[in-house]
Amino acid sequence: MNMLQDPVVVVEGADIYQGDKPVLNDVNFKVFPGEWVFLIGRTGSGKSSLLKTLYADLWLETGSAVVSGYELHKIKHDDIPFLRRKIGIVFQDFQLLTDRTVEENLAFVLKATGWRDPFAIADRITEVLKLVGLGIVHKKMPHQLSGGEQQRVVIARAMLNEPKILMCDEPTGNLDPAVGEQIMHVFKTINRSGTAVLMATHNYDFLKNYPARVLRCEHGEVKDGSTLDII
Ligand SMILES: Nc1ncnc2c1ncn2[C@@H]1O[C@H](COP(=O)(O)OP(=O)(O)OP(=O)(O)O)[C@@H](O)[C@H]1O
Repeated sequence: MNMLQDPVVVVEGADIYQGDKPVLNDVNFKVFPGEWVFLIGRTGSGKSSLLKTLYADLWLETGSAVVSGYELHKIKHDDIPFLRRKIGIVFQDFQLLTDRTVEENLAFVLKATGWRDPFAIADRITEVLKLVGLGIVHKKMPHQLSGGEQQRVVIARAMLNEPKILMCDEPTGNLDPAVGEQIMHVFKTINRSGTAVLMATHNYDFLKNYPARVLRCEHGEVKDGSTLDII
């Protein structure tokens, strides 16, 4: 973590809503470059709603939040794709385009974010697949890959544009524990190279095995602490 650099996320006095329903009140926290932060709390406590607000899938109407330099309380609809290029998002369900190869899935994102040179596109795809520990899977269709391999492709996709932060919502929720552990190692490698990680999880083994800062959603509030307070 580098606290000398500007934070990647700053949330101040934010109220998080789902429609008219208040979910979290007066949320305040920062995430610094290279930091690892778990987001925990019971089902329905607001973890996904908070993450959705941070990647501008839910509007922020009260308070302020700045993510990768974008002011979410003021963001214009047209700027949302640019914000999303600066953050990598990984969900529980793999969300690959099922009718396209791995390579096409990744090239789709690069082309949509302004990459034109086919050689640069091919090189970047090989680089991110290597980063997540996958070899030559370029021509495979998602259904030809295991769940763990598909999630690695999703992480590779999230890393294509070198985001400063990965936001992950239960990224191992659909995987068996051993595979989930391998995926956790992929995130750890990425984190060690300087990308911040904000990960919502129910997995107490991760909290036990990977001591870190913890944001806990509880009773409509977000409390800042550490895994040591919990286990
Ligand atoms: N699309 C939606 N429309 C209306 N209310 C919603 C919507 N999604 C979630 N909620 C409500 O918002 C509250 C917070 O839900 P949220 O999904 O953020 O919790 P969570 O902590 O991520 O839960 P889980 O661990 O089950 O994923 C809950 O009361 C939920 O019912």
